Amino acid sequence: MGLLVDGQWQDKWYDTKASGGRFERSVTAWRNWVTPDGSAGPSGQGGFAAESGRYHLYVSLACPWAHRTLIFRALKGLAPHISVSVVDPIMLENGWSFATGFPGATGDGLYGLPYLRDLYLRADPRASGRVTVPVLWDKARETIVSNESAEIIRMFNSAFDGLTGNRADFYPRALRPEIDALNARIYETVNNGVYKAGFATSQTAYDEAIAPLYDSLDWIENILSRKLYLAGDQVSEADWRLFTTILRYDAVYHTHFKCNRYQIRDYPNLWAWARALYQWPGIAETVDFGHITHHYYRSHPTINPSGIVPTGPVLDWNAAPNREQLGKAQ
Ligand SMILES: N[C@@H](CCC(=O)N[C@@H](CS)C(=O)NCC(=O)O)C(=O)O
Repeated sequence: MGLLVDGQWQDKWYDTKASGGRFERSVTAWRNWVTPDGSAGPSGQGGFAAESGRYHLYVSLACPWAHRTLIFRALKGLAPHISVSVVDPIMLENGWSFATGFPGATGDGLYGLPYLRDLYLRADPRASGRVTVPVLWDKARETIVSNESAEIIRMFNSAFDGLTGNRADFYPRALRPEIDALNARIYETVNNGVYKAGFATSQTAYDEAIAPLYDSLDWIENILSRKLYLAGDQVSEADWRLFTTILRYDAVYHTHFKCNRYQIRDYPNLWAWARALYQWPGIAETVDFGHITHHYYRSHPTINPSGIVPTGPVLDWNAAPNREQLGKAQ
């Protein structure tokens, strides 16, 4: 685990001393947008037009943020247009690596680089900041378009529609205020909440993260006891953003990040909703529990010094969600 400072790699764990033991996520650095015609998006520079074969996605199959982008690539039929490289799940003193020993780790499909930081340095030899996945890479300009998953999935949702003819819309105009409000609470208390609990180095910081996390899980369980999906009556970005955290919850966050008041299977509606999304066409293929468990349990020696990967729990993700009655009752 480390970061780049003016082009130099420094092996440093998150510094929680200055913040009373609280984990504070860094602001994402690369914020350009792919648009249908290459005009500038909401942030960054223009010049990134949606073209088949031009962009490459660097992901970890362990990472919930990267997983969102793989899900949108699948949902939007982008696999023939956007290629993918998968990093090794173990992230230690050199950060993410392109080692290929672990099943499913592909190496760097473009340049054969040893580490993900080398890709950041290819984009900017004096880059500073954390070296994170996902990365959306432009093969034409040899630079990073974006390393912000929330924005990459927005691009995937619509920018390539002219190429693919896939008009499925997971951020429809009429639902945007509702989706934005759901995302804001879920990001703060659940997606990032589990990290705040897991990386806390003081009891206060841990307690501050756990209470809102479980309040939000109760709130979500209540929503899903009345309707099939979080926003409106269709599956939306809000569902997929929550899904990648819920998928990992019982396998890693419950034990490794000490989010152990309840497991997801203790919430019948949330657990059934999660299985329904897992069973959505194309989604199970984006899930790799080997990468997920080995990454977390073996990459954070301050939390799990032995690096032992526990085997449980046994969960049947293919069990029928049985949510049809709920849909009809609306
Ligand atoms: N804001 C980023 C966060 C991505 C992120 O934190 N990824 C983690 C993996 S789950 C990472 O690469 N961490 C490496 C580090 O912090 O040094 C996004 O959502 O795209």
